Amino acid sequence: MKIQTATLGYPRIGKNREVKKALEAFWNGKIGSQSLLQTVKEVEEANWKTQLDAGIDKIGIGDTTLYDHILDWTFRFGLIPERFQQFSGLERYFAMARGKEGISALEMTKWFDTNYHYLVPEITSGALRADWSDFIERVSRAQEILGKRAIPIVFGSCTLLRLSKLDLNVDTAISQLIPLYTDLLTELKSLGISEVQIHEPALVLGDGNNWKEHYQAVYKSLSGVEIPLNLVTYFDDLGETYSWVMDLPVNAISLDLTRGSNLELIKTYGFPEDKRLGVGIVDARNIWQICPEEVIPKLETIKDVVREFEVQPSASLQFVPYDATRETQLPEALRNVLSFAEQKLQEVVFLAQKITVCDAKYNHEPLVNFNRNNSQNQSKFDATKLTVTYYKKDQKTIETAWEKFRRFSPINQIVQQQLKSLTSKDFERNLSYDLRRSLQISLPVFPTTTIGSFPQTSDVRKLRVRYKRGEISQEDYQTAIKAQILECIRSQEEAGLDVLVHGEFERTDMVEYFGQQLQGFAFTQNGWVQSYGSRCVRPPIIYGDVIRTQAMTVDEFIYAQSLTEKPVKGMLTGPVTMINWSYTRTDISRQEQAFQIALALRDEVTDLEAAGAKIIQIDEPALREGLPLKTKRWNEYLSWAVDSFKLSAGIAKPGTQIHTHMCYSEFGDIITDIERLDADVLSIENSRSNNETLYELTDGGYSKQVGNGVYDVHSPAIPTTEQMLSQLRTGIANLPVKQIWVNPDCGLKTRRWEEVIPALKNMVEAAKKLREEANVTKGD
Ligand SMILES: Nc1nc2c(c(=O)[nH]1)N[C@@H](CNc1ccc(C(=O)N[C@@H](CCC(=O)N[C@@H](CCC(=O)N[C@@H](CCC(=O)O)C(=O)O)C(=O)O)C(=O)O)cc1)CN2
Ligand code: MET
Ligand SMILES: [Zn+2]
Repeated sequence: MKIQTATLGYPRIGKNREVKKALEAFWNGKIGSQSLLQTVKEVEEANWKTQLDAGIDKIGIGDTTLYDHILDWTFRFGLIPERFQQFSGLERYFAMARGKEGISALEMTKWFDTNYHYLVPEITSGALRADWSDFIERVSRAQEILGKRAIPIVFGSCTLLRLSKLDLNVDTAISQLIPLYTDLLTELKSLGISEVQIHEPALVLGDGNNWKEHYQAVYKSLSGVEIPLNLVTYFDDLGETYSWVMDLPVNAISLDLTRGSNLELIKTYGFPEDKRLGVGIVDARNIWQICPEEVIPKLETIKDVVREFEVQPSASLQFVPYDATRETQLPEALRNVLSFAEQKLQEVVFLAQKITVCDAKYNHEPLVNFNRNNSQNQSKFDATKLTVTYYKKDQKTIETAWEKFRRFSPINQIVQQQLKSLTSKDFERNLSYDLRRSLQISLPVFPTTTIGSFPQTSDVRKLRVRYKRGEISQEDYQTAIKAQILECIRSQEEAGLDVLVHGEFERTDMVEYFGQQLQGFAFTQNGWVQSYGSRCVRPPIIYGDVIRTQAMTVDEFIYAQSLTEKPVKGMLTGPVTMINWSYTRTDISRQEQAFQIALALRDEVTDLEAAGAKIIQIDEPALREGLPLKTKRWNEYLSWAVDSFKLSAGIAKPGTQIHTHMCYSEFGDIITDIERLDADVLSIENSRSNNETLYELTDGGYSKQVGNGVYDVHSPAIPTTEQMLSQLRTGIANLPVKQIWVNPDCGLKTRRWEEVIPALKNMVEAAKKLREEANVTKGD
């Protein structure tokens, strides 16, 4: 029997970021809504065609989005908070995504442990007016193009509720939602759809068991529609929910076989005879090509235990870029072991064919040497496309792409030796916080600062494009960057900020920039991945030991500091964030990779100090996101994650003030770890979460300085002095005055100068008023 293949979602920004560009053009009034929707449609259909051409049997439909696929479902089910009721159509959709003057957007937060961000639904009681006609239109269009291969992806109700802000009890919410889901499935059934994927990734969160009755009730009701359902999970194993999830009345269950211990669960508890297993075996979260020697035996194990299964990526492919073959500037040895979305489709098809062939021709013989050129099945598919190619070094020796890569991947004895000789002292500052504080810079009470980046205007980007194309010299490029720094410093002085930044104009991205400076990192030309809405990142690829060969940030710091009497912060990206926002190696641990980066940053800290920096900020916005999805694994992660930050900062002199910055984070449950970072100042995103983040810190008795974000940087709205003041007033009630800083939620790179200047002036004004109210002028 032929093993089927499926996908659970595909990159949706467009191969050349068409959707991103159309969105931004639409927001700037350059194109109309028809043109925007047309672009999305074209990207969607191109995606379908790619999957069809690759030979995928069941193509997930409905993953393409204008901003966020969770928002799409919120919208379709009519879960529209009161403040957006006044708008309709696209205006409403984008108001929910981005806010409007005086109306805050939905909160944006991390999608599980990924660098994708979704908009948090707010669910209150009241009748729902659902409208999924856009979804039905797409499914029908997909049926025309793909026929039976079109498999709608519906976002599961339990996960929707688990990830929402709920203003009513779960039972009530579920009873409101079930009829809608039933109607939707009935409509899909009437279209002649053969199966529906229902995504319920919340099942892998550690609290899945608390939701058992809800899942049971929901799926019992949905089974009444009698349309086959594939219950899809990803990002981790089912853990303790495994046994009862297996009993849910669905036709298929999809599991992630690349993370957690789903394979062990299957082996231990078996898999139900009456269900099909979706085997998520091709890693959708990393960019390395499969190692057939590892994957095929796993599939064989599954074949022994499971009656019917299909092969698929471990999750939506939205977490990897489109096509590795476009990365022609990467060394061949590296490129040959890379696999982006298109290559992963080929891997899925390849594995399904291999396991089918294995079944028919060889019975249960392992197929480790499947790819030798004498394979009888060569004609069935083009294995060279997979680049699991064998290279002939001479007549007799042959080498796989992976073997060749391993010879190529840089290994550095010095850094490995350095890591071995670390002692606990290397992780600690010289003096405790209480003792070093008086040695550090003296500032007004409620000091004002920003998080680092200033608007990345299209002028700056165009400049970089011209420099990359060789149209302008390095000197001209640097001169132009300096002009930006100068303007940025002057603007901050004019706004009256106390601690300045250089603006990060030389950086495309806070992670990519450091990747470009460090050995052991590769970076792509087209490897874009959606981070949220129209915003994309090109995650660097760690492919060897990491070494710093020269200072990375010192020139810009020196220049910026030379322009002003006010202190300028040195600005670094921390090791944990570098790891979490890069594609990492699989041959050594993440801890080891983080420590290598920490060693490089340590040298940078020393160089910045030597250049006169009194304040150095080491950003760790991704610390929280890296937490394993199951709490029982938290300690292991937090232990090395906090240590790697401390390794990078521990070298700082007591008189150097170390800042760190985190956004999209909750801290309540990791407060002791945040404390253990031993950063002198922590700036946090806060305004979009109504001070909740701050309260978590203050309730936890946080003892160091906190910069409580008062300016939602993801909204084009300009916050007023009064808004920020009132947030500061309520927010800081529980914190001693000397612990408080005033700053925006995050960097300002996505904003426009016209928004930033008045907003920062208002922010400084708010700090001044606060000083008057508190009747204090000095910190200590
Ligand atoms: N890695 C990472 N993850 C993160 C964050 C972050 O800062 N970095 N922040 C949080 C939120 N996420 C964000 C992610 C991306 C952006 C962002 O602004 N991305 C930029 C791309 C940044 C970049 O690389 N810019 C290039 C420009 C590349 C480009 O678009 N060039 C144009 C040409 C230039 C033009 O005409 O504009 C082209 O190729 O077509 C540069 O500065 O050089 C974007 O999508 O627009 C913001 C926030 C969480 N996760
Ligand atoms: C996502 S955190 C961003 C921190 C960085 N320093 C910036 O201001 O952009
Ligand atoms: Zn941030």
